[in-house]
This record gives sequence, structure tokens and C-alpha cells, in this order.
Amino acid sequence: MKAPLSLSVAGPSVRPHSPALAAAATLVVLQVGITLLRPWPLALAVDYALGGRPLTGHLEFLAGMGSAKLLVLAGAASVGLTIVDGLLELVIMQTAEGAAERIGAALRATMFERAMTRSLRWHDRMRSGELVSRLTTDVGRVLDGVVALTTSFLPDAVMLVGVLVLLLAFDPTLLLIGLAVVPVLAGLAVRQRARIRATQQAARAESGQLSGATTDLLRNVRAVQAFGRLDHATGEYGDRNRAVLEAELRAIRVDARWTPVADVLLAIGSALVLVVGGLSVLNGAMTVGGLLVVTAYLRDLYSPVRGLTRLSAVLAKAGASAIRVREVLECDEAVTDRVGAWIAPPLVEDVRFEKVGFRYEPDQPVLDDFNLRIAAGETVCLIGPSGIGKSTVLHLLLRLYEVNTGRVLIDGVNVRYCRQLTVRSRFAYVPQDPWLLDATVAENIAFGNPAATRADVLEAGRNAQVDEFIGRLPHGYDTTLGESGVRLSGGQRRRIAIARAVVSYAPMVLLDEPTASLDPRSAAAVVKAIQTATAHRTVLLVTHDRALSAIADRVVSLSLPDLQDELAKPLNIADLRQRRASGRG
Ligand SMILES: Nc1ncnc2c1ncn2[C@@H]1O[C@H](COP(=O)(O)OP(=O)(O)OP(=O)(O)O)[C@@H](O)[C@H]1O
Repeated sequence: MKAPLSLSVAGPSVRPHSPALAAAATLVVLQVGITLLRPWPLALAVDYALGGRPLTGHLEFLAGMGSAKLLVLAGAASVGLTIVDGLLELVIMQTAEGAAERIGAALRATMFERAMTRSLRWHDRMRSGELVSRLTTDVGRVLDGVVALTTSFLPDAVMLVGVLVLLLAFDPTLLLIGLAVVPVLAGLAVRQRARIRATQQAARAESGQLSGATTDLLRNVRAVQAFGRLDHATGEYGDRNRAVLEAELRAIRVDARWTPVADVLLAIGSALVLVVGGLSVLNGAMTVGGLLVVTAYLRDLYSPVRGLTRLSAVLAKAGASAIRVREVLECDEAVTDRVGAWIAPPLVEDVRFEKVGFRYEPDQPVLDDFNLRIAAGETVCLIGPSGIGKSTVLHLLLRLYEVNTGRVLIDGVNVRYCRQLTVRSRFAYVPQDPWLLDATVAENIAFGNPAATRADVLEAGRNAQVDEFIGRLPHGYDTTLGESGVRLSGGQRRRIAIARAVVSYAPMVLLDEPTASLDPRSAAAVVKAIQTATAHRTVLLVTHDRALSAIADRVVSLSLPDLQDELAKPLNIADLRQRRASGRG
């Protein structure tokens, strides 16, 4: 079966919960046994209590009972079976659904972890809304498939076999008549499953696009309002929304068309049995109770047939979602550590770019034969026109992307052979967009160093000039910043990002346009913060700000390749320290 195979994507998350699922499946089989017993009290009432048939054979123990007592017994048995059935249903629901929720949580956690460790190249392509849709809706549908497999497939199959055996023993002719419609039904179910799967796949793809667009538009609500482009936003959302609606309606039409077809076919089978069985009753070849039992069993036979065809639709939907879940789980696009990767050196000599070539897209080189050496303790300012690749240089140092050619070295060791986490721990990064979380000021600063104490955070805040504005926030360092730090000004956000770098104690600080678009007063505060924060550290600074570039020991221009050889030369550290001491650094 194709759909269950695709559900194997949930396998590792299912395994720890397979005992619970197995228990649920066993109880469901027990429930099938109860269902198979349910027609018999009616037969007892009709044939023996009302019809006066003699109680012989395995019913002889009831022979002394009068008709009234037999009727009460039949009623009580019917109620008793219903109660047991209900209790089983309760336990099955709790066990299976509970296990499904746990499996869902585990699957989401695995997917999230997977997504968080994929390369930025992958994230550049995958919209975050699309990813959210896969983590939530698609995981939910895969779980529906797992639950349906546990609670429907096995019992329906057991029920089918059980009823077939009983009917075969009871009346093989009527069984054959009743089964006449089943091959037609099965053929239609197979075709239907393929159609449902295709329409569901299309609907899920459209839904993912809608989630992507929604996240993008909501994140940019400020731009939409500031530019008065509500028409554009609602237009784009409306188009995507309509596309989802149309795809879902198509999927519903395909799904719904199936129900009446199956019901009519099954009704034809029942009618044939009723006519032929009724004639047998009239001929005296069969009792009324017997006919009632056969028709009840036939209903029980059709119920799993209908159940299995419905299951096929659920699995088709789950299969479409499983493909989308699998795309995340099985994506191996990541910056990975080699087996036996080293701990990155402590950065006591230098960092070097040697003949580095890099491109985000195959046909668009960003860096080509790029060389740069930054000695430990040095502050280098990287300048160059917009889009030349300055931020890219910082990304390559952090090993957020792998270089295509050449090498990035820390103390002479290629970062490619070092564990990513240890490489990143050598750098404190202040990105152009400060990347603040929806957490408190203190939590945002401590993000730079999980071991930071409250005192470390406050000291970093002091050094990064956060103290200058913290008094104006309602709860000081415990004020929640809102999504992306919306409750702060640009300069305030940058100073928190600098405090985050300060608290990290990494030997080298990477700063990307930290004073861009700030007014002179805020820029001066940020420059002061940087000077305090970067004392005694190696610094690579990207800026167009003259005041800020003045704190550098060297300025490197990315637009002048002929300078690069000169810049790659080692710097005299003693000279550097002397210049720093004399106040030039
Ligand atoms: N994630 C990405 N995917 C594809 N191309 C990218 C990506 N990030 C940057 N680029 C491209 O790479 C080039 C270098 O970008 P980068 O951000 O390094 O430039 P920059 O010199 O820092 O520019 P600016 O001064 O404007 O910040 C640009 O042409 C940019 O379009």
C-alpha cells in the first residue's frame, strides 16, 4: 500500500509509542468480537421468545425460561453488549489519540530540530510560513493517518474476515449475493485513492504558499501601512486565499463524489440479499430471525468495506502531507561537521581568508580569489559598495555558509575541519538587523552566552550603553521587547545586540553596519559602546561611518582587489599595541 509506506516518515516518532498503539489495536479487535455478538439477542427474541422455536443445542440451558424472561434476557444482553462496546471505545480513543498526540509532539520536535540545523541556503529558499504549515497541518494529517491505520485498518480487516466466516457458515448463497458488489467497490476505491491523493497534494501545496505569504505580509505590516499598500497586501493574500479555496473545493468534490457511489452500491447488495433471503423465508428454508441475523451481518460486512474505503481516503490525504514532512526530515542540505572534527583554535594568531571564492547562486559569484588576514588584537574595517559581499565575509567566518573555493583559517586551521559550534563560539556577531527575540532585554543579552549570570548581563548592558535608555523601559532589563524588538528604536536595538556580543566573551567581534541609519547622537552612543565592548578583542567591522572606521587599525576596501595582497600581510602586533596605547586605536 503506497500511503502507509509514505507514513513510515513518522516511524522513529511512532516506535516509542507502538506499545500503546498495539494495545489500542488489540482492544479494537476485542470490540469487533462484541460487534459480532450484537445481532444474536435480536435473533433470540424473534425466533425463540416470539417465534416459539425450541431451545436446543448450545441454547438448551435457556430451555426452562418463559418467553417474557427470554425477551428480558435478550434486552439485557443487548444493553450489556452496548455498555462493553462503549467502555472499549472510551479506552481505545484515549489510548490511540493520546499516543497520536505524543507522536505528533515528537515528530514536530524532530522536524523543528532538523529545520533549525539546515543550511542557510535551504532557509533562503524555504519560506518560514511554508515551514510552519508543514510543522502543524501536515504533521496533523500524518497523525490522522497513523490513528486511522491503528483504529480502522486492523479492526475493519478482522471484522471483514469474521463476518465472512460467520456468513459462510450461516448461508453461503446469501454471502455470495451480498459480496457481488464488493469487487466493483474495490476497483472504484483504488481509482479514487489516486485522485484524492493528487488533489490533496495540490491543496497542501497551495496552503503552504498561503502560509508563506501570510507570514511575509504580517511581518511587513509596518511597510504595508507606511506605504499605504493595503490594496497590494489584500490583493496578494486574496489571490493565494482563492487558490487554496479552489484547491480545497476540488479536493472536497473528489472526496464527496465517492460517498454516495459507495452507499448506492452497498444498498444494491443489501437489497439483493433482502429479496433472495425474503423468498427463502417465504419458502420456509429460513427463519425470520435468521434473515435478520444475515442482514445485520451484511451491514457489519459493509461497515468494514466502507471503513476501508474511507481509510483509503484518509491515507491518501496523509500520504500527500507525509511527502511534505519527508522533504524537511530527509533534507541533508546542512553545514555539517566531519567525523572527528576539531575544536576551533582559540584565535591567538590570526584569522585568514585565502583565495576564497563564494556564490549564493551558481551563476552569481560574490567573492572571487578573496584574501584577507586579520591579526589577533587588530581592528579591521571592511568597506566597499553595497552588495559587494561585506556581510558575506562575516557569514563565511561564522561558517554559516561553506566557501566554494579557498580556505578560511583560524590560527592556521581551516574552519571546515572544525566543529561549527566551536567556530561560532570564537566570534561575537552583531548583524546588520539585530535579530532580537520576543523576550526580555536581559534574556536577549544573555542569548550571547547561555552561562551568563544576571550580573554579567547587567555589566554587558552597562558596557554597551544599554543603561542609557533602560530606565525609560517599564520594567528595565525585564521588559519584553515584542516580536523582533519592535518596542525599541533602531539605536536601542543595536546596543542590545552589542551587549549580546559583549557578554559572549568571544575573542573576536564581528560588527555589520552597527551605526547605519542612526542619528549622530545615537551613532555616537553606539560607537562608544563598541569601543568599550571591543577593548582587548579582535574586531572585523563593516561600516560606511567615518567616525566608526576611525577606531580601526586598518581599513580594507572590498572594491579594490589590488589592495588585498597588501592587506593580507601580517601586522606588527607590538606596533599595534603601541598605537592603541597612544590612543590611536
Ligand atoms: N541569501 C542570499 N541569497 C542569494 N544572494 C544573496 C544572499 N545574500 C546576499 N546575496 C547577494 O550577495 C551579494 C553580496 O551581499 P552582501 O550582503 O554580502 O553585500 P554587502 O556588501 O554586505 O552589502 P550592503 O553594504 O548593502 O550590506 C549581493 O549581491 C546580494 O544580492
